[in-house]
Amino acid sequence: MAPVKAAILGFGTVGQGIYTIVNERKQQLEKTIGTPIEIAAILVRDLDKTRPETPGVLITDRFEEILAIPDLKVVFEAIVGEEPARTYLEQAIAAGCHVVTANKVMYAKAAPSLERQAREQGTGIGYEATVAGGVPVIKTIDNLNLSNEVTGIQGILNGTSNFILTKMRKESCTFEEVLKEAQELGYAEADPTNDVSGFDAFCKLMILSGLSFGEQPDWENVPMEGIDALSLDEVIDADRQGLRYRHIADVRRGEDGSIQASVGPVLIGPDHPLYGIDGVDNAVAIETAYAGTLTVIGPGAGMLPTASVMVEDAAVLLRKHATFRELVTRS
Ligand SMILES: NC(=O)C1=CN([C@@H]2O[C@H](COP(=O)(O)OP(=O)(O)OC[C@H]3O[C@@H](n4cnc5c(N)ncnc54)[C@H](OP(=O)(O)O)[C@@H]3O)[C@@H](O)[C@H]2O)C=CC1
Ligand SMILES: N[C@@H](CC=O)C(=O)O
Repeated sequence: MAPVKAAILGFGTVGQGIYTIVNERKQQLEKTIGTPIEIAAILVRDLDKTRPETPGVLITDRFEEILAIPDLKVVFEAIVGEEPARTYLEQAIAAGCHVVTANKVMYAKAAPSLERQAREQGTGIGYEATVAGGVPVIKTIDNLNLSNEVTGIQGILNGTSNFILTKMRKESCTFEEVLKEAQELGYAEADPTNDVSGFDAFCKLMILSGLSFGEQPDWENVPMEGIDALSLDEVIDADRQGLRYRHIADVRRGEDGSIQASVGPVLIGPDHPLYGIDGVDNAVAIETAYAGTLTVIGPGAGMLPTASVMVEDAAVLLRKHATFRELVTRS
Protein backbone atom coordinates (compact mmCIF):
# COMPACT_ATOMS: atom_id res chain seq x y z
CA MET A 1 0.00 0.00 0.00
CA ALA A 2 1.27 3.52 -0.85
CA PRO A 3 2.58 5.32 2.24
CA VAL A 4 0.81 8.29 3.79
CA LYS A 5 3.03 11.31 3.19
CA ALA A 6 3.85 13.69 6.01
CA ALA A 7 5.96 16.85 6.36
CA ILE A 8 7.67 18.31 9.40
CA LEU A 9 7.87 22.10 9.80
CA GLY A 10 10.92 22.85 11.95
CA PHE A 11 13.82 20.49 12.54
CA GLY A 12 15.02 21.46 16.00
CA THR A 13 14.45 19.52 19.21
CA VAL A 14 10.83 18.53 18.53
CA GLY A 15 11.04 18.14 14.73
CA GLN A 16 14.00 15.76 15.06
CA GLY A 17 12.09 13.78 17.69
CA ILE A 18 9.15 13.32 15.30
CA TYR A 19 11.47 12.10 12.54
CA THR A 20 13.13 9.63 14.93
CA ILE A 21 9.89 8.17 16.27
CA VAL A 22 8.17 7.89 12.86
CA ASN A 23 11.17 5.92 11.61
CA GLU A 24 11.75 3.84 14.74
CA ARG A 25 8.05 2.94 14.94
CA LYS A 26 7.43 2.34 11.22
CA GLN A 27 5.96 -1.15 11.60
CA GLN A 28 3.89 -0.33 14.65
CA LEU A 29 2.46 2.75 12.93
CA GLU A 30 1.66 0.78 9.78
CA LYS A 31 -0.23 -1.70 11.94
CA THR A 32 -2.20 0.96 13.83
CA ILE A 33 -2.94 3.24 10.88
CA GLY A 34 -3.32 0.58 8.21
CA THR A 35 -0.77 2.20 5.87
CA PRO A 36 2.90 3.07 6.22
CA ILE A 37 3.75 6.68 7.05
CA GLU A 38 6.66 8.44 5.36
CA ILE A 39 8.30 11.77 6.15
CA ALA A 40 8.49 13.28 2.66
CA ALA A 41 9.78 16.78 3.49
CA ILE A 42 11.16 18.99 6.22
CA LEU A 43 10.92 22.78 6.40
CA VAL A 44 13.78 24.71 8.02
CA ARG A 45 14.77 28.36 8.19
CA ASP A 46 18.50 28.03 7.63
CA LEU A 47 19.49 25.56 4.90
CA ASP A 48 23.18 25.87 5.77
CA LYS A 49 22.89 24.44 9.32
CA THR A 50 24.44 21.01 9.91
CA ARG A 51 21.68 18.53 10.69
CA PRO A 52 21.17 14.81 11.27
CA GLU A 53 21.03 12.73 8.06
CA THR A 54 17.54 12.31 6.57
CA PRO A 55 18.06 10.24 3.41
CA GLY A 56 15.51 10.75 0.64
CA VAL A 57 13.72 13.59 2.44
CA LEU A 58 13.26 16.98 0.75
CA ILE A 59 14.81 19.67 2.98
CA THR A 60 13.56 23.11 2.03
CA ASP A 61 13.13 26.63 3.34
CA ARG A 62 10.12 27.22 1.05
CA PHE A 63 6.71 26.20 2.36
CA GLU A 64 5.26 26.24 -1.19
CA GLU A 65 7.48 23.22 -1.96
CA ILE A 66 5.94 21.35 0.96
CA LEU A 67 2.39 22.12 -0.15
CA ALA A 68 3.21 21.02 -3.69
CA ILE A 69 3.97 17.45 -2.57
CA PRO A 70 1.36 15.22 -4.22
CA ASP A 71 -0.96 13.45 -1.72
CA LEU A 72 0.52 15.14 1.36
CA LYS A 73 -1.75 14.10 4.24
CA VAL A 74 -0.14 15.28 7.49
CA VAL A 75 1.76 18.41 8.48
CA PHE A 76 3.61 18.33 11.81
CA GLU A 77 4.32 21.89 12.97
CA ALA A 78 7.27 22.39 15.33
CA ILE A 79 8.45 25.92 14.59
CA VAL A 80 8.41 28.86 16.95
CA GLY A 81 6.00 31.79 17.44
CA GLU A 82 2.67 32.87 16.04
CA GLU A 83 3.70 33.58 12.45
CA PRO A 84 4.39 32.14 9.94
CA ALA A 85 3.18 29.00 11.78
CA ARG A 86 -0.49 30.02 11.76
CA THR A 87 -0.51 30.89 8.05
CA TYR A 88 1.27 27.63 7.19
CA LEU A 89 -1.32 25.61 9.10
CA GLU A 90 -4.20 27.50 7.47
CA GLN A 91 -2.72 26.70 4.06
CA ALA A 92 -2.12 23.06 5.00
CA ILE A 93 -5.72 22.62 6.20
CA ALA A 94 -7.02 24.34 3.04
CA ALA A 95 -5.00 21.78 1.07
CA GLY A 96 -6.82 18.95 2.91
CA CYS A 97 -4.04 17.99 5.37
CA HIS A 98 -4.38 16.99 8.99
CA VAL A 99 -2.17 19.20 11.13
CA VAL A 100 -0.41 18.38 14.39
CA THR A 101 1.18 21.21 16.36
CA ALA A 102 3.37 21.77 19.43
CA ASN A 103 3.24 25.53 19.11
CA LYS A 104 1.30 26.88 22.09
CA VAL A 105 2.06 30.55 21.43
CA MET A 106 0.35 30.20 18.06
CA TYR A 107 -2.41 27.82 19.18
CA ALA A 108 -3.51 29.84 22.25
CA LYS A 109 -4.69 32.52 19.81
CA ALA A 110 -5.47 30.58 16.66
CA ALA A 111 -7.31 27.54 18.09
CA PRO A 112 -10.91 28.70 17.44
CA SER A 113 -10.34 29.71 13.83
CA LEU A 114 -8.10 26.76 12.93
CA GLU A 115 -10.58 24.33 14.51
CA ARG A 116 -13.47 25.92 12.58
CA GLN A 117 -11.51 25.75 9.34
CA ALA A 118 -10.55 22.11 9.92
CA ARG A 119 -14.16 21.15 10.71
CA GLU A 120 -15.36 22.77 7.48
CA GLN A 121 -12.58 21.11 5.52
CA GLY A 122 -13.11 17.66 7.10
CA THR A 123 -9.54 17.42 8.39
CA GLY A 124 -8.27 17.09 11.96
CA ILE A 125 -6.00 18.98 14.35
CA GLY A 126 -3.78 17.36 16.99
CA TYR A 127 -2.45 19.66 19.70
CA GLU A 128 -1.61 17.40 22.65
CA ALA A 129 2.00 18.67 22.59
CA THR A 130 0.97 22.30 23.06
CA VAL A 131 0.32 21.66 26.77
CA ALA A 132 2.61 19.86 29.22
CA GLY A 133 4.88 18.12 26.68
CA GLY A 134 4.42 14.35 26.90
CA VAL A 135 1.61 14.45 29.48
CA PRO A 136 -1.74 13.37 27.97
CA VAL A 137 -3.79 16.25 29.33
CA ILE A 138 -5.68 17.18 26.14
CA LYS A 139 -6.81 13.57 25.60
CA THR A 140 -7.95 13.37 29.22
CA ILE A 141 -10.01 16.58 29.05
CA ASP A 142 -11.41 15.64 25.62
CA ASN A 143 -12.67 12.45 27.19
CA LEU A 144 -14.12 14.23 30.24
CA ASN A 145 -15.95 16.62 27.92
CA LEU A 146 -17.96 13.70 26.53
CA SER A 147 -20.19 13.35 29.60
CA ASN A 148 -18.43 14.76 32.66
CA GLU A 149 -17.50 18.41 33.30
CA VAL A 150 -14.23 20.11 34.14
CA THR A 151 -14.77 22.65 36.92
CA GLY A 152 -11.20 23.79 37.52
CA ILE A 153 -7.60 23.14 36.55
CA GLN A 154 -4.42 23.74 38.52
CA GLY A 155 -1.03 22.76 37.24
CA ILE A 156 2.68 23.12 36.73
CA LEU A 157 2.78 23.80 32.99
CA ASN A 158 6.33 24.89 32.28
CA GLY A 159 9.03 22.23 32.46
CA THR A 160 11.91 24.70 32.36
CA SER A 161 10.62 26.68 35.36
CA ASN A 162 10.08 23.54 37.41
CA PHE A 163 13.52 22.24 36.44
CA ILE A 164 15.14 25.53 37.48
CA LEU A 165 13.28 25.78 40.81
CA THR A 166 14.14 22.15 41.61
CA LYS A 167 17.86 22.55 40.90
CA MET A 168 18.03 25.83 42.81
CA ARG A 169 16.45 24.13 45.82
CA LYS A 170 18.27 20.79 45.72
CA GLU A 171 21.70 21.81 44.45
CA SER A 172 21.86 25.55 45.24
CA CYS A 173 22.56 26.25 41.56
CA THR A 174 22.05 29.77 40.29
CA PHE A 175 19.14 30.62 38.01
CA GLU A 176 21.52 31.35 35.10
CA GLU A 177 23.39 28.03 35.46
CA VAL A 178 20.23 25.93 35.43
CA LEU A 179 18.63 27.89 32.61
CA LYS A 180 21.67 27.16 30.47
CA GLU A 181 21.37 23.45 31.30
CA ALA A 182 17.64 23.51 30.47
CA GLN A 183 18.49 24.97 27.06
CA GLU A 184 21.17 22.35 26.43
CA LEU A 185 18.68 19.60 27.31
CA GLY A 186 16.12 21.00 24.83
CA TYR A 187 13.61 21.92 27.56
CA ALA A 188 13.80 25.71 27.29
CA GLU A 189 12.90 27.62 24.14
CA ALA A 190 15.82 28.98 22.10
CA ASP A 191 14.71 32.37 23.46
CA PRO A 192 13.73 31.38 27.01
CA THR A 193 11.92 34.64 27.83
CA ASN A 194 8.48 33.01 27.58
CA ASP A 195 9.55 30.15 29.86
CA VAL A 196 10.78 32.27 32.74
CA SER A 197 8.32 35.17 32.40
CA GLY A 198 5.27 32.92 32.76
CA PHE A 199 3.96 33.54 29.21
CA ASP A 200 4.57 29.94 28.11
CA ALA A 201 2.44 28.60 31.00
CA PHE A 202 -0.11 31.38 30.31
CA CYS A 203 -0.55 30.22 26.67
CA LYS A 204 -0.95 26.61 27.78
CA LEU A 205 -3.53 27.66 30.37
CA MET A 206 -5.50 29.54 27.70
CA ILE A 207 -5.56 26.40 25.53
CA LEU A 208 -6.84 24.36 28.50
CA SER A 209 -9.46 27.01 29.27
CA GLY A 210 -10.78 26.96 25.69
CA LEU A 211 -10.95 23.18 25.70
CA SER A 212 -12.53 22.86 29.16
CA PHE A 213 -14.88 25.85 29.31
CA GLY A 214 -15.36 26.70 25.64
CA GLU A 215 -13.85 30.13 26.25
CA GLN A 216 -10.76 31.91 27.51
CA PRO A 217 -10.66 34.66 30.13
CA ASP A 218 -9.82 38.16 28.94
CA TRP A 219 -6.02 37.96 28.58
CA GLU A 220 -5.60 41.43 30.03
CA ASN A 221 -7.27 40.37 33.29
CA VAL A 222 -5.10 37.32 34.02
CA PRO A 223 -2.32 38.10 36.50
CA MET A 224 0.91 36.60 35.17
CA GLU A 225 4.30 36.29 36.82
CA GLY A 226 7.30 34.15 36.03
CA ILE A 227 10.05 32.65 38.16
CA ASP A 228 12.57 35.22 36.94
CA ALA A 229 12.13 37.44 40.00
CA LEU A 230 12.83 34.66 42.55
CA SER A 231 16.29 34.67 44.10
CA LEU A 232 18.34 31.64 45.16
CA ASP A 233 18.13 32.90 48.77
CA GLU A 234 14.32 32.97 48.66
CA VAL A 235 14.16 29.41 47.30
CA ILE A 236 16.62 28.10 49.90
CA ASP A 237 14.97 29.97 52.80
CA ALA A 238 11.61 28.48 51.82
CA ASP A 239 13.15 25.00 51.74
CA ARG A 240 14.55 25.46 55.27
CA GLN A 241 10.98 26.12 56.42
CA GLY A 242 9.72 22.99 54.67
CA LEU A 243 8.09 25.03 51.88
CA ARG A 244 8.62 25.02 48.09
CA TYR A 245 8.06 27.51 45.30
CA ARG A 246 6.06 26.10 42.42
CA HIS A 247 5.08 27.93 39.26
CA ILE A 248 1.34 27.34 39.21
CA ALA A 249 -1.27 28.08 36.57
CA ASP A 250 -4.89 27.99 37.66
CA VAL A 251 -8.18 28.42 35.80
CA ARG A 252 -11.78 27.92 36.93
CA ARG A 253 -15.29 29.21 36.39
CA GLY A 254 -16.25 31.64 39.16
CA GLU A 255 -19.65 31.75 40.86
CA ASP A 256 -20.72 34.58 38.54
CA GLY A 257 -19.96 32.37 35.53
CA SER A 258 -16.83 34.26 34.50
CA ILE A 259 -13.51 32.47 33.94
CA GLN A 260 -10.90 33.28 36.57
CA ALA A 261 -7.23 32.50 35.95
CA SER A 262 -3.79 33.24 37.35
CA VAL A 263 -0.20 32.28 36.57
CA GLY A 264 2.73 32.71 38.92
CA PRO A 265 5.01 31.33 41.63
CA VAL A 266 3.26 30.11 44.76
CA LEU A 267 4.82 29.01 48.06
CA ILE A 268 3.30 25.67 49.06
CA GLY A 269 3.63 23.16 51.90
CA PRO A 270 3.91 19.34 51.94
CA ASP A 271 0.15 18.82 51.95
CA HIS A 272 -0.24 20.54 48.56
CA PRO A 273 -0.67 18.05 45.66
CA LEU A 274 2.04 19.77 43.57
CA TYR A 275 4.68 19.74 46.35
CA GLY A 276 6.40 16.56 45.15
CA ILE A 277 6.59 17.42 41.42
CA ASP A 278 10.29 17.89 40.67
CA GLY A 279 12.58 18.41 37.70
CA VAL A 280 11.18 18.83 34.19
CA ASP A 281 7.93 17.14 35.19
CA ASN A 282 4.59 18.87 34.78
CA ALA A 283 1.46 17.98 36.70
CA VAL A 284 -2.10 18.94 35.88
CA ALA A 285 -4.84 18.49 38.49
CA ILE A 286 -8.22 18.46 36.73
CA GLU A 287 -11.23 19.00 39.00
CA THR A 288 -14.35 17.34 37.65
CA ALA A 289 -18.06 17.18 38.41
CA TYR A 290 -18.21 13.40 38.84
CA ALA A 291 -14.70 11.96 39.24
CA GLY A 292 -13.15 14.24 41.85
CA THR A 293 -9.68 15.50 40.97
CA LEU A 294 -7.65 13.64 38.35
CA THR A 295 -3.94 14.42 38.25
CA VAL A 296 -1.74 13.62 35.26
CA ILE A 297 2.02 13.85 35.75
CA GLY A 298 5.01 13.41 33.44
CA PRO A 299 7.74 15.10 31.41
CA GLY A 300 6.60 18.59 30.46
CA ALA A 301 9.32 19.16 27.86
CA GLY A 302 12.04 17.38 25.89
CA MET A 303 12.54 15.85 22.47
CA LEU A 304 11.03 12.38 22.67
CA PRO A 305 8.20 12.94 25.18
CA THR A 306 6.91 15.87 23.12
CA ALA A 307 7.40 14.21 19.74
CA SER A 308 5.77 11.00 20.95
CA VAL A 309 2.43 12.66 21.64
CA MET A 310 2.58 14.38 18.23
CA VAL A 311 3.06 11.08 16.43
CA GLU A 312 0.22 9.60 18.51
CA ASP A 313 -2.00 12.53 17.47
CA ALA A 314 -1.20 11.87 13.81
CA ALA A 315 -1.92 8.15 14.19
CA VAL A 316 -5.29 8.87 15.83
CA LEU A 317 -6.26 11.32 13.07
CA LEU A 318 -5.18 9.02 10.26
CA ARG A 319 -6.92 6.02 11.81
CA LYS A 320 -10.13 7.93 12.48
CA HIS A 321 -10.31 9.43 9.02
CA ALA A 322 -9.38 6.14 7.35
CA THR A 323 -12.26 4.44 9.15
CA PHE A 324 -14.62 7.24 8.15
CA ARG A 325 -13.52 7.03 4.51
CA GLU A 326 -13.92 3.26 4.54
CA LEU A 327 -17.45 3.54 5.95
CA VAL A 328 -18.43 6.16 3.38
CA THR A 329 -16.96 4.09 0.55
CA ARG A 330 -18.72 0.94 1.73
CA SER A 331 -22.17 2.57 2.17
N1 LIG B 1 11.37 21.68 23.21
C1 LIG B 1 10.32 21.20 23.88
O1 LIG B 1 10.46 20.43 24.84
C2 LIG B 1 8.94 21.60 23.48
C3 LIG B 1 8.70 22.52 22.49
N2 LIG B 1 7.42 22.83 22.16
C4 LIG B 1 7.16 23.77 21.06
O2 LIG B 1 7.55 23.15 19.84
C5 LIG B 1 8.02 24.12 18.91
C6 LIG B 1 9.43 23.75 18.48
O3 LIG B 1 10.25 23.75 19.61
P1 LIG B 1 11.78 23.26 19.55
O4 LIG B 1 11.89 22.11 18.65
O5 LIG B 1 12.20 23.13 20.96
O6 LIG B 1 12.47 24.53 18.90
P2 LIG B 1 13.92 24.62 18.23
O7 LIG B 1 14.34 26.03 18.40
O8 LIG B 1 14.78 23.54 18.71
O9 LIG B 1 13.62 24.34 16.69
C7 LIG B 1 12.82 25.20 15.93
C8 LIG B 1 12.92 24.79 14.48
O10 LIG B 1 12.01 25.57 13.75
C9 LIG B 1 12.67 26.12 12.61
N3 LIG B 1 12.03 27.40 12.31
C10 LIG B 1 11.84 28.44 13.15
N4 LIG B 1 11.20 29.43 12.52
C11 LIG B 1 11.01 29.01 11.25
C12 LIG B 1 10.42 29.58 10.10
N5 LIG B 1 9.92 30.79 10.12
N6 LIG B 1 10.40 28.85 8.96
C13 LIG B 1 10.93 27.61 8.92
N7 LIG B 1 11.49 27.01 9.98
C14 LIG B 1 11.53 27.71 11.13
C15 LIG B 1 14.11 26.25 12.99
O11 LIG B 1 14.86 26.24 11.80
P3 LIG B 1 16.47 26.34 11.79
O12 LIG B 1 16.93 25.05 12.39
O13 LIG B 1 16.82 26.44 10.35
O14 LIG B 1 16.81 27.52 12.62
C16 LIG B 1 14.28 25.00 13.86
O15 LIG B 1 14.61 23.90 13.05
C17 LIG B 1 7.93 25.47 19.63
O16 LIG B 1 6.73 26.10 19.28
C18 LIG B 1 7.94 25.07 21.11
O17 LIG B 1 7.30 26.01 21.93
C19 LIG B 1 6.33 22.24 22.76
C20 LIG B 1 6.52 21.32 23.72
C21 LIG B 1 7.83 20.95 24.20
N1 LIG C 1 9.86 25.33 26.98
C1 LIG C 1 8.71 24.56 27.32
C2 LIG C 1 8.66 23.36 26.44
C3 LIG C 1 7.36 22.68 26.49
O1 LIG C 1 6.31 23.23 26.23
C4 LIG C 1 8.78 24.13 28.78
O2 LIG C 1 9.85 24.23 29.36
O3 LIG C 1 7.76 23.71 29.32
